[in-house]
This record gives sequence, C-alpha cells and structure tokens, in this order.
Amino acid sequence: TGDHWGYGKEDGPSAWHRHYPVAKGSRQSPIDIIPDEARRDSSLGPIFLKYDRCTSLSIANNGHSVVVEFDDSDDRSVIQGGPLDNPYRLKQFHFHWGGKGCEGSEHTVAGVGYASELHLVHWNAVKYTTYEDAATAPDGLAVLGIFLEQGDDHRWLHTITDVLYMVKFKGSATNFKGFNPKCLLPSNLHYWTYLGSLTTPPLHESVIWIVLKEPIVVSEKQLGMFRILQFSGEEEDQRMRMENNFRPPQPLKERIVRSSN
Ligand SMILES: CCc1cc2c(cc1OS(N)(=O)=O)CC[C@@H]1[C@@H]2CC[C@]2(C)[C@@H](O)CC[C@@H]12
Ligand SMILES: [Zn+2]
Repeated sequence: TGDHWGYGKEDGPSAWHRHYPVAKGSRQSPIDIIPDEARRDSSLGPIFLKYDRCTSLSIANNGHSVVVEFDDSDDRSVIQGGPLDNPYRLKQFHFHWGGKGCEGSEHTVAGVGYASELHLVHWNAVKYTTYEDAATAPDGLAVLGIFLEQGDDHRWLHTITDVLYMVKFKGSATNFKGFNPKCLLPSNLHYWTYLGSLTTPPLHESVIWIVLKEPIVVSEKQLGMFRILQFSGEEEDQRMRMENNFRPPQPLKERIVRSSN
C-alpha cells in the first residue's frame, strides 16, 4: 500500500488536493501565525503534560518522517488543560525538517520559519474508542507543535539522533523504550492555539493545534542526522534523502488564533 503522495514536484503539497479534496478545506494546517493578530484569551489556562509514566515503544521510518510510538492503552501519558475539554492520550511524536541550512518547520511565525518542527500527537480517548476514529473527528486529536531552532547541541535530542541510522529506510523500525519526551520541551509552555488538520494526507480536519511560542535549540549537526534518513525503501535502487518533508502554510480563512497568557 504505497502512499501515492510525497513532497516532490509531482506528488507534493500542491498536488495533494487531487486525491484529497479536503486540502482546500476551511480548517487546514499548518498556518502562518501572526502574534499581533492572535487573540489573548483569559479563559485559556495553562497546558499540563503528564508524561511521568510514559512508555515509548519503537522508532520507525514511515517513508514521510521518523515516528516514535507510545503505549496508549491507558491514560499514563496525557496532555490536558489549555483549550482541551478533557485529557488527550499521547500516541506518537515525529518531526518535519528542511534541507541543509534551509527552513523546515510547518507553522511559521509572522512569515518566518524555523529549522524544524516536532509534533507530539495525542488523541481524545474519552470521547472516541480508537485513535483512527479520533483522527476523523473535529475534536479528536491534539497536536503539540514545538519549533526547533539551530544553535547549540541539544543534550537529549542525541538519544534520538544516535539511533536514526537504524531506521534509515522506509519501513524500518526498531525498539525504542523508556524515552520521555518531557526532555524535548522548552522552559515555558506559552502557546498559540487554533483548529486545524493533519498536515499530511488524508489531511483530516481533526486537530486542535497547540503551538509553543518558545523554540528548543538543536545543533546543525543534529539536524543533519535527520537527513541520513531516506524517503525510499532499502530495496529501491533510487536513493531519496528524507528532507523538506513539510507542508507550507495554508489559508487561515474564518479562523482566529488564540494566545495563552
Ligand atoms: C496528527 C498526527 C498525524 C496522524 C496521521 C497522519 C499524519 C499526522 O501528522 S501531522 N503532521 O501531525 O498531521 C497521516 C496518517 C494518518 C494519521 C492519523 C490516523 C490515520 C488517519 C489512520 O486512520 C490512517 C492514516 C492515518
Ligand atoms: Zn507532523
């Protein structure tokens, strides 16, 4: 079941609407966040990340990104508060990045992109029985977006970049237990929030986005490690370096972006 979409010239974001018409929908992601136009909302409380008993299981290359999956059989790792009506269960996290020295984040801030963007994906297990069901519901998913800025080495990101060579090719996976993504958070959790979508096909409009204002800092060397990954499988003769796996900002349409205090 090879996905027939990618990030190339022929199969990239500008072509996705052919197979996925919702690409031109009313709540698509990512967007360009304009801080001065975000509505400061006093009813928006802080977000809480309860990842203490979190259990990562594996790390995999799905042909579009590198994904760390979690055991989501109970509420041991959840995000709650902020715009959320109930806790959402941690399911996976993955990254989007650019080419050497280029931008690679999906959301931009006043037109400026970051080197990369981390997505921590959670689903509404209170209202929906499966992740797949939640992924098609308007309040089904909550994705925490964290910008990665180029600078000094990030001491904990090494835990991930050091194992990327083991999942170089599409379809490869390996054990990755005991990783707690709390170590990838910036010092403060101020955020913007808006209603959006998956940023890759099938582009379901099922995501409550929570984008942190403060980026984390990672080195160019660490960013470069992501680029040893391949879009292609080991058996394919054509090597395709995994980079620029980001969708550009989409029209805001009738939405407003809210800001935490
Ligand atoms: C929000 C993170 C997420 C979830 C999914 C995708 C992509 C995603 O990344 S992103 N960048 O956060 O939007 C693409 C594949 C989707 C999946 C949600 C669940 C499915 C829709 C499955 O039911 C079948 C295809 C899956
Ligand atoms: Zn993503």
